[in-house]
Amino acid sequence: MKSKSIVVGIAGGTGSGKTSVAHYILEYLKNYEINPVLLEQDSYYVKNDHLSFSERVELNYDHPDLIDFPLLIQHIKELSAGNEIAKPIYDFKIYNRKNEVEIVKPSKLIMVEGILLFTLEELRSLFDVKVFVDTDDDERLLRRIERDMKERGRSFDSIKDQYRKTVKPMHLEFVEPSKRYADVIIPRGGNNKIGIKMVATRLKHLLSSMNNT
Ligand SMILES: Nc1ncnc2c1ncn2[C@@H]1O[C@H](COP(=O)(O)OP(=O)(O)O)[C@@H](O)[C@H]1O
Ligand SMILES: Nc1ccn([C@@H]2O[C@H](COP(=O)(O)O)[C@@H](O)[C@H]2O)c(=O)n1
Repeated sequence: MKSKSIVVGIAGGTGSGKTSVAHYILEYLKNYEINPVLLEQDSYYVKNDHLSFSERVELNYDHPDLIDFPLLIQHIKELSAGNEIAKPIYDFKIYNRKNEVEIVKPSKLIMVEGILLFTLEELRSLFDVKVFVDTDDDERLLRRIERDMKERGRSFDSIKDQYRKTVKPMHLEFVEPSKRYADVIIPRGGNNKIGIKMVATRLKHLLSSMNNT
């Protein structure tokens, strides 16, 4: 299957600024009229209809086993080959995938963001550029508390318990060691405008080379 797209992987800890960095990069590329695709690893949490709400709350959402990586890999390959996909939609408030899907059209630029993207060789091999967003742990935790209370329907106590029980240990076991596979590490996330611009410039170059072939 010949690739028609540039695929960028953006990994980093929870709250590091992966989504923000992806949007800032796209802002630099807005004149390119490429209708870029942004896939979130979070959309690919496995469907857990067979479990009750309280059973779903107890799962370890920072372990690779909970991500449907085969589907994510298949979707990246489909988009790269010029085919549309039916992207799952995840609902953090019910801790489950919704029944609806979002139809996503192929694009010359596919960006994928998620905490565990660089832990799997098969997935890493699909990325033309691998970026790791590196932000201090205390800052990430503060951002997560604020975001999860405002946007994901969580209480302070639940965020605190989850962080101690699974988020921090899995970060140390899986996310942090996967940094070694990155091509570029962006410290301070969205605050690092120079790092973001350097990645965007590289992507402009890759997109121009594609147009000339
Ligand atoms: N540089 C920053 N300064 C302050 N808050 C930020 C910054 N970057 C991101 N945030 C906030 O932190 C939260 C997580 O950021 P996000 O980009 O979604 O990170 P990630 O995708 O790595 O979880 C969001 O609520 C976002 O608005
Ligand atoms: N039901 C869920 C599913 C995931 N999480 C947490 O999301 C984090 C990853 O998302 P980021 O946007 O922060 O990268 C991950 O650390 C999971 O713990 C959750 O809390 N509940």
